[in-house]
Amino acid sequence: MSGPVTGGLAIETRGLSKHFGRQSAVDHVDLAVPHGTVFGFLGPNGSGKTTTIRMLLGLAAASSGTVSLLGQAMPDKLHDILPRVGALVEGPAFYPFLSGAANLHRLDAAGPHTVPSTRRARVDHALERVGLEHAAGKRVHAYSLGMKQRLGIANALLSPRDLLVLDEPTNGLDPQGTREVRNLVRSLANEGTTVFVSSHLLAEVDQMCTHAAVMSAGRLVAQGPLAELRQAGNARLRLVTPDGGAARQVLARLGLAPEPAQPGAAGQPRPEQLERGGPAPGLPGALRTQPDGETVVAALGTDAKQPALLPEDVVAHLVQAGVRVRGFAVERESLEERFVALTGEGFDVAQ
Ligand SMILES: Nc1ncnc2c1ncn2[C@@H]1O[C@H](COP(=O)(O)OP(=O)(O)OP(=O)(O)O)[C@@H](O)[C@H]1O
Repeated sequence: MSGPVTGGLAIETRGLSKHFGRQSAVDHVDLAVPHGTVFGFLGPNGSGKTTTIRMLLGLAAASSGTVSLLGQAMPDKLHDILPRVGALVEGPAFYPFLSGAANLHRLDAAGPHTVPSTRRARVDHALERVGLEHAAGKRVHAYSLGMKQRLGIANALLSPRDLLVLDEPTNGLDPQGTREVRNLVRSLANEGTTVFVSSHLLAEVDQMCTHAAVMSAGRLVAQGPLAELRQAGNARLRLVTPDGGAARQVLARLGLAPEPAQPGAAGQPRPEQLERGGPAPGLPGALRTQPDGETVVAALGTDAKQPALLPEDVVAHLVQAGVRVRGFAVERESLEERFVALTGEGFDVAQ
């Protein structure tokens, strides 16, 4: 095994693109996946995740752009790099009437770089790492979907790996199988393997990953540590007052941005987006009043063009103008709202 890799990028792409005829499936993607991260590759179905992964692994040729895995150029250095990279893409085919262990023996024997003398120990170790040691002798047709998926991951782990690439590893699994795979990904990451895992489920990436990149219609629309992606969301203030009209005037005078209209996750407007009576004449249209008639919502924004306004200053202005403030809160966009805003599409939030 190569020594532990620290610092730098495990995956880097520059301008990576793929066209199918006139259709652009992946469009100038610049991915930067730091070593040691669990990196979620998030996007709705059809956004280009699998196509990107296939190019990363040299399974498909890029139309343009470059890929570097573990610091080496792909596909030029494919034969040097691939032994250090485990992958689960579209799942390996298993023989149903052979046991899990026998299947792994066959798949390992088919690999061009594997050492027969260590095969038994490596198969046993891989099965142990995915928690299938007790089912090693059981025929695969008796495995649950979750067990089959873990066997696929065991196959990716037959040799020590610096990087694991998993394409939608929980697709089609029941909640128990999903939990098994998520726990496995986390424990692999704890052992120091960089894990790049695609998903169309925001909740999954939220629970499993340290970093994420978001794809939308072939383009990369955001990437970075999840904590930073959360912080990057817009802030909004929520004011409860019996003096809605006066409050709206003060907020408008302070130049607060209208709250952008966003669809909810299921494409439905959220309750606070249902305006009551429409905006007052001459005021920004989206200083919203909620159906209770007492709650006004306005975007504070994180935009540099937006004048920096501290929440306490907003309250001071309101009070000065005689607005009775019954409640005041600053809320940040949830990760879901942020991603919906970025992709313009509803994510499946949870499974
Ligand atoms: N071999 C192909 N020929 C033509 N079009 C393709 C091919 N492979 C993918 N596409 C198209 O490229 C786009 C991106 O597909 P891709 O499978 O990469 O998306 P995805 O994000 O992985 O979605 P899913 O989760 O549904 O697989 C889609 O519009 C798809 O129809």
